Amino acid sequence: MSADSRLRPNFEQPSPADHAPIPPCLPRDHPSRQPTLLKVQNLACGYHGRTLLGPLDFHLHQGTFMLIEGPNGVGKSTLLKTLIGLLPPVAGRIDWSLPADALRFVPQTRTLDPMLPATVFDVMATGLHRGRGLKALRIRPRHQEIDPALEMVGVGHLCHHLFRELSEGQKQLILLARALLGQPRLLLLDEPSASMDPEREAATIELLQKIQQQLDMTVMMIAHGSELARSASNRIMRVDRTGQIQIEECLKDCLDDPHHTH
Ligand SMILES: Nc1ncnc2c1ncn2[C@@H]1O[C@H](COP(=O)(O)OP(=O)(O)OP(=O)(O)O)[C@@H](O)[C@H]1O
Repeated sequence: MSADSRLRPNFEQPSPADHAPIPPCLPRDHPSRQPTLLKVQNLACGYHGRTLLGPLDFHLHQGTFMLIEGPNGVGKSTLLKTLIGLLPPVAGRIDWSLPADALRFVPQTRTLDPMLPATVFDVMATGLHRGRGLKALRIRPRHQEIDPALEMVGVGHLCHHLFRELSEGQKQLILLARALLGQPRLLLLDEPSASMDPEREAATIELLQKIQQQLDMTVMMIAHGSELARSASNRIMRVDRTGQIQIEECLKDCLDDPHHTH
């Protein structure tokens, strides 16, 4: 294996089974008992060969709702982008037991072109036909392919609005709806509720929990100090100002168990 291929995420590579014993205090349906979707070993993330965050070792099991929190600028977005292959890791291994098209990344809206001359329908259409390259531009999706996802997040009425004229919170909801197209198995969300009022944030997190449970989806979500997000999560990854990471199970009885710190 070349050094270069070690530095890219492996998608759908069978990863060795996780033999860590499961503590009896965990419920029968706890995600730790589900298949491992992602195995991260000795991962360091950063730019231009300089480590910003890590080293990090963890397994992500199907059905997990993982919250990632920490101060501004510690590298939370950098970590998500590294996990999905948008950035090369500084060091370490990333092994996914999922095909790349089963993942959806929901970026922060401020990273998008503010003048994007597209309607909500057009933006949604880009979420269909992934992997078809330029051919996708010639496919005009039908409303029945797009409307249910918009309805699911409560923004069906915005379908014909210009995306750039929406509020930041509305844009976040559209990006979430787009991510739900095609029933992905894993959602990675970069501060999905950053611009939402408390009521909309509560509704969105409740929706994510519902979708996650109904579709057996796995969620990794960045959110800043939100109690709501914490209460929805069954694992919390905390990044501190030095880039060190701690992972906590949200089951009080298991917090002292060494097998459940990562
Ligand atoms: N392309 C880049 N090249 C070099 N440094 C970058 C690049 N993109 C981001 N950074 C730097 O990496 C650091 C971490 O950024 P990142 O966006 O990952 O932090 P974050 O924890 O997600 O922050 P926030 O909570 O404010 O969104 C910042 O100091 C940022 O300036």
